[in-house]
Amino acid sequence: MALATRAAPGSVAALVVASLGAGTAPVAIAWLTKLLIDRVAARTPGGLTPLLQLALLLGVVAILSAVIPHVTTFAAATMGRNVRVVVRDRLFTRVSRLPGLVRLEDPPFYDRLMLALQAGAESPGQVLGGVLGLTQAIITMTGFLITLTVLSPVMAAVVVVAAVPAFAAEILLNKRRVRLAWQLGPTERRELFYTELLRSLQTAKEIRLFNVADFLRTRMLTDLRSINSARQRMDRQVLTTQGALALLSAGIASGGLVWAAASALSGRLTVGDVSMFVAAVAGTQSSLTGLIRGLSVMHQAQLMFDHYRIVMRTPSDLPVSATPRPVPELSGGIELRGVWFRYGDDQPWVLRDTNLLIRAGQATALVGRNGSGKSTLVKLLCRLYDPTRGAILWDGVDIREFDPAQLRDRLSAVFQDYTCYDLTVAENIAMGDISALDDPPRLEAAAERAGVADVVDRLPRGYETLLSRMFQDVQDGDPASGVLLSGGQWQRVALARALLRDRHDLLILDEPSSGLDAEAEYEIHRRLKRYRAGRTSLLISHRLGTVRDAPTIAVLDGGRVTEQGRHEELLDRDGTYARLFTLQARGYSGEAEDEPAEVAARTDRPVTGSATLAESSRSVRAGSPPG
Ligand SMILES: Nc1ncnc2c1ncn2[C@@H]1O[C@H](COP(=O)(O)OP(=O)(O)OP(=O)(O)O)[C@@H](O)[C@H]1O
Repeated sequence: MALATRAAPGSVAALVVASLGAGTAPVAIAWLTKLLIDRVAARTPGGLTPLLQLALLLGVVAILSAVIPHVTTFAAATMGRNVRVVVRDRLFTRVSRLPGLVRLEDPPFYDRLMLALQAGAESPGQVLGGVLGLTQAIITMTGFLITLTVLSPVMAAVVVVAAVPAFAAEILLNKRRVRLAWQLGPTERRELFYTELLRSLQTAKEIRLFNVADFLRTRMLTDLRSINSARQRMDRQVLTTQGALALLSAGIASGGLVWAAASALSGRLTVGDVSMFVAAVAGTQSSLTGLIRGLSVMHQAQLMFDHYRIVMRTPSDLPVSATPRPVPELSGGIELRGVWFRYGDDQPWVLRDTNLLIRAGQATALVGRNGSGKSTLVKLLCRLYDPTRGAILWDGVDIREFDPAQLRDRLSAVFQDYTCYDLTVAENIAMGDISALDDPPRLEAAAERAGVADVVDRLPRGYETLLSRMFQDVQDGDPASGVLLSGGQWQRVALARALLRDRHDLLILDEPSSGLDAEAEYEIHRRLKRYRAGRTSLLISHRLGTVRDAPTIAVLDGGRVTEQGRHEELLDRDGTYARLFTLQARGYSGEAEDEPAEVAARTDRPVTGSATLAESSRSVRAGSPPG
């Protein structure tokens, strides 16, 4: 109620006035009709004037009661729109203030958020509508019940008692409706997922090539049918319950009509009384139904509104200090000390006692096999999760003592799964620091650093070119205005976004060149090397040739840093790094990779495939770099 009143005070006032009017009108009409009929039937003297006055009054009330529903619809729609804006604002403010990713990865939270969006927008209107409907029904019902009691106290009692089962049935049905909405959450989520797959441009290639549209459509329809049949069962329950209740009401009304007609014949009631009685029974029953429906809608809305309330009260997914320490400029380094991490209590450990020092002013490289935990470590550095055990220290201070937003102000990153926004080039780059949106020279400098400036210059509208075909009509209706970039070009736009943040203390580059051609990759790393000189950076790459110049290369294996040192030192250690580097170098030099020694011996060729790793790595070190 408070939410609705705050969002649209004028509409709420209009609704209140309209429901008071709508509540009084039926009783007024019934009384005016009775008076008119009695006057006509009794041929009361006094001429036409009193009759005309009654008829005029009846007409005014009838016009008002005809206009009121339209006013109500208009005011309710206005209020609904305003409430939706307020609810979206509040919900997404709350969700974006959750500092970590834990909640968003939690399926029940996601379901609740979807229900909260729906309930938050609809429930305030429903509760208000329910309260006003209730007020209206109470006014009408009181008027008619008094009238009915005067005419037949027994009939009044029967009508009221008959409403009790209707009331109980509605409460039960509401609980079932809300339970059903919650139970259907996972199936609806899956159905939405299949729908999105079938709808999305990004998935269209694979779906067509592998011819899996039928498979996905069948799954989508299976889920949709199961949702429909659950809803159908619910609707059937509603139909039978309400059908039985309608029969009961009709029986009472018919019995009452027979009694009233008999009473009129015997002279106990006037003709006007019979008309009044019929209106009173119908009015009492419909206002009782309105009352029950109003209560039922409010009850259901209030149960659904709990989802909104729970999301709004969701505690932070990471502990945030009430008095956070200011984040100092990095001078020593960032240390991962005995860090253990897993994504959930029932998940395997991803990092196990990881120790790593990222020295300030230096480049650190992180390499390792797929799934060794490199991107996870990046997410911990950005404090999107907290270590399960151990700590990450920023110049010796645990990063949990900082405000996450302030910490992130000091970081910049290109994630492996960077985002391609359907926005203009300028907006895509400015996402790295939105204050640069009106500062073209800064955007251009970032694009230059990321090696994408030439590409942008060739676009039809330069930095104002929309990188999407989705919204081209929104820009100016010109079909040539939307442009699609290649994967490597997008990657450079994402890099420009990260490099826009000039004042960062740590630059994280997670596979920044995986999609680039050899020439572009060489060029980017040449630029990055220049840019990173004297800055603190963490570079993750599977192409080991791009990290070999880093003063520290750390190897992550099985969740632990197993090797650390310069390129030459690691080759001499003859461990995982040397093996990975050698394998890659062989791929580039075209040497046999895994031919067994006997096979090589039989072909009288040198045994390159089974040469010791130390030998291979030494030969590689002397030869050309991979990558
Ligand atoms: N959000 C998540 N929830 C649960 N498990 C996850 C999540 N993200 C990653 N993992 C798991 O954590 C492990 C490490 O993943 P991570 O992405 O950190 O590896 P990586 O070293 O970056 O791999 P790659 O070289 O393939 O990019 C994997 O086993 C992965 O399944």
